Amino acid sequence: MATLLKHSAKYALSGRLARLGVHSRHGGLQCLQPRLLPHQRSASTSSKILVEMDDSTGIAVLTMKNPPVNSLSLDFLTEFSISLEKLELDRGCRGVILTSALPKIFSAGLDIMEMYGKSPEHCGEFWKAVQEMWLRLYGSSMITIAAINGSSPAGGCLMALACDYRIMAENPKYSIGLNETQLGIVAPFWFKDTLVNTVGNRAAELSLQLGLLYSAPDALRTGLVDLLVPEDKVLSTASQTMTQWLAIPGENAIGSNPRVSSS
Ligand SMILES: CCCCC/C=C\CCCC/C=C/C(=O)SCCNC(=O)CCNC(=O)[C@H](O)C(C)(C)COP(=O)(O)OP(=O)(O)OC[C@H]1O[C@@H](n2cnc3c(N)ncnc32)[C@H](O)[C@@H]1OP(=O)(O)O
Repeated sequence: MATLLKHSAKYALSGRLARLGVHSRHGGLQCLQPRLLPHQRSASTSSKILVEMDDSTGIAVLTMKNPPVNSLSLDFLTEFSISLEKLELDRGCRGVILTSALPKIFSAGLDIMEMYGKSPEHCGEFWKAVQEMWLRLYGSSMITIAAINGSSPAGGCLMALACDYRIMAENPKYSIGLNETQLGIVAPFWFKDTLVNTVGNRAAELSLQLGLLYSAPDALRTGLVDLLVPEDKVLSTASQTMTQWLAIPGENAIGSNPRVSSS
């Protein structure tokens, strides 16, 4: 692992930005249309991420569109971090809703093909990109809400956990959890810490040791998600919730985030 991290430290995000040439307005899949509301002013899309920014509210919707299952490949993670960095630098953006364009899947977690038969350099680069995604999301100074409109195992669950609030579709077929143990791997300590910070020690112990995948109702009971709503209300509820959070006086909902504020 130390070797992997050493390799990864050499890798710069800006280099990947240049290589990818992201944010072509007309890129992406034809079946995935932007859901622009009349008052929204801007949308940008790279091949795997769609960002729709509503300048009147300061709320951006970041939609993952990496079929078939929104797996977190190196290219996806790079585009994701770049999109989030751009929003972070945009003074008009105060909140980000993270969701999926794919039916039934929020994210399947790390792309398994990125970890199989690859060079140490590639593995280092990939692992750095995973960490960067988490750092950007968990340390964001914007309000972040996960609108979980499908299953979200392992790294997909980590993404949701790294947001400030989680709203999940109450579909009995969807599941969420850090199920690494069931896959024969141990969840890294920062996956574990993110879970502990959300559900507490005992629930996290059980969850990690048994590699539990929770149904939506069980995820709510455990505190893994904060709210269940009908599937077609996930995004609108996320939007309403964001508006409430952003209305907290003095932007204290942002300033009181223990992850980004030392006071
Ligand atoms: C590189 C160095 C690393 C060093 C560190 C070492 C270890 C650290 C471990 C870190 C912790 C790991 C975290 C992870 O996230 S590991 C990934 C865990 N995720 C899974 O196991 C998800 C597996 N997938 C599923 O459970 C299901 O696919 C589903 C997401 C529930 C969707 O089910 P369904 O709608 O029935 O679709 P299919 O199962 O038919 O899948 C469709 C195609 O998608 C491919 N697929 C699925 N998951 C992944 C994935 N994670 N990565 C890549 N590809 C994936 C699947 O193979 C199908 O492909 P096909 O159509 O070509 O057959």
